[in-house]
Amino acid sequence: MTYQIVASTTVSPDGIALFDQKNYHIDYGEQPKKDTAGLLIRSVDLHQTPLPDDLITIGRAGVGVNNIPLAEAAAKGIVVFNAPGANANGVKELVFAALTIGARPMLAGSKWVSNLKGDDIGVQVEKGKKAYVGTELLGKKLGVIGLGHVGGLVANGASSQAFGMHVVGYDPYIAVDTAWHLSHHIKHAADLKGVLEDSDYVTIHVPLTSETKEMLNADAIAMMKPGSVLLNFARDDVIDEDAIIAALDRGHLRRYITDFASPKLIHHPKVTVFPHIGGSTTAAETNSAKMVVQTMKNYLETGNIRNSVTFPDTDMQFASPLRLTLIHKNVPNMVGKMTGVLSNYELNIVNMMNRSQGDYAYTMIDLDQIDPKRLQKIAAKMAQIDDVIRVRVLSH
Ligand SMILES: NC(=O)c1ccc[n+]([C@@H]2O[C@H](COP(=O)([O-])OP(=O)(O)OC[C@H]3O[C@@H](n4cnc5c(N)ncnc54)[C@H](O)[C@@H]3O)[C@@H](O)[C@H]2O)c1
Ligand SMILES: O=C(O)[C@H](O)COP(=O)(O)O
Repeated sequence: MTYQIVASTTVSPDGIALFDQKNYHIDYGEQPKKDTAGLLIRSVDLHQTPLPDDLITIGRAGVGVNNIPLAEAAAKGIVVFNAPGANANGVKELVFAALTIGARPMLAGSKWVSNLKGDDIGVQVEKGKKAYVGTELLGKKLGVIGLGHVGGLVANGASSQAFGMHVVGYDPYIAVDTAWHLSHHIKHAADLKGVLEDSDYVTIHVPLTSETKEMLNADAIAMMKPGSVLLNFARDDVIDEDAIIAALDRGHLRRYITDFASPKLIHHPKVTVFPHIGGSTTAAETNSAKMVVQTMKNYLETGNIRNSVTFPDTDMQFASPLRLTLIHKNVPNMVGKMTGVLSNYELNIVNMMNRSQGDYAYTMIDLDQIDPKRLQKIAAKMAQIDDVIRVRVLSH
């Protein structure tokens, strides 16, 4: 069977190349077509894009999935994958550049130097450099909101001997595994106030969700230390832009450094904007694309799910000749109804796994070899069960 994949040209070719030519046909673009089995994208906004019924999976070569209509995808049985942590180091390094930019007026100094004229540039520089005196990060306090892959690296790095900052972190949903990797030098804040109130620098690394939208609003900014610097490499909408601009204008915030441009921000004298390049390093792009393509392929070929943002991890060795996979609502007695169908055909289940997450669940049923026509009939019967959203038949 050949799977049709639509891949964005912005995704690293090293990842796309993992779709072998024997089993996959690649079209370049960002809009799924009628027969598209897999859509592979980065930050393109899919909220207005119709998701065709044939679409089996969406791969996001990166982390943020706020550009994908996750609820609609789950309801249609489309399994969405991302690449957790794959670009975190790239973002971390840019955040350290931003911290240094926040401490010293190096961009303004560099701009001034490049506009100098005459043969005595060296003399002019030595005379004029007093206008570009900065501060140091050593001994300053950094507040980190969100201690996941990016925030954890930033917090550990800033509290290390290399930077010598005092770090306080806030993350009410921190994963146990992530917490194990945090340096013991990092202090934990119990609430937003605790991370904001006496930090010289605050950096935010949370996903954009309905809960985190405008998390840094006028009330939160009012809690920040006067003269502090705010960094946002998460998403544009985790801050209230007007509230930030007002705080910069009245001098409450010293600088805002972000990866997300907007008409109001790009010409503001106290704002430094990067063109959303946190994950734009060769390593980050390659890691992200390879990670997500591997999970998409694994799902298409074996039905196993790993790192999906819409369905639970479901991983079972595919050792028998046939596998039925069912995406369904998370309601009582679904497994009973499925096995009921199989018992009508007197079939032996070799292996079975059922996992649920929120409103949806996923079941894989491994079977011995049977006549393909009979199998298609069984799959059709399974699809007729109430609350079953999608049935796939896999063989090898
Ligand atoms: N600028 C870029 O190019 C770039 C690159 C990678 C990620 N990002 C953005 O950064 C976000 C974080 O990336 P990551 O790889 O660290 O993700 P992650 O999932 O590893 O970490 C996110 C962390 O935020 C925490 N969190 C969630 N809600 C929170 C809340 N209300 N308050 C405090 N903490 C909360 C989670 O518990 C988790 O630990 C992504 O979702 C994406 O939007 C941007
Ligand atoms: O969420 C992410 O992974 C980053 O924002 C990177 O997005 P990009 O892949 O569009 O550069």
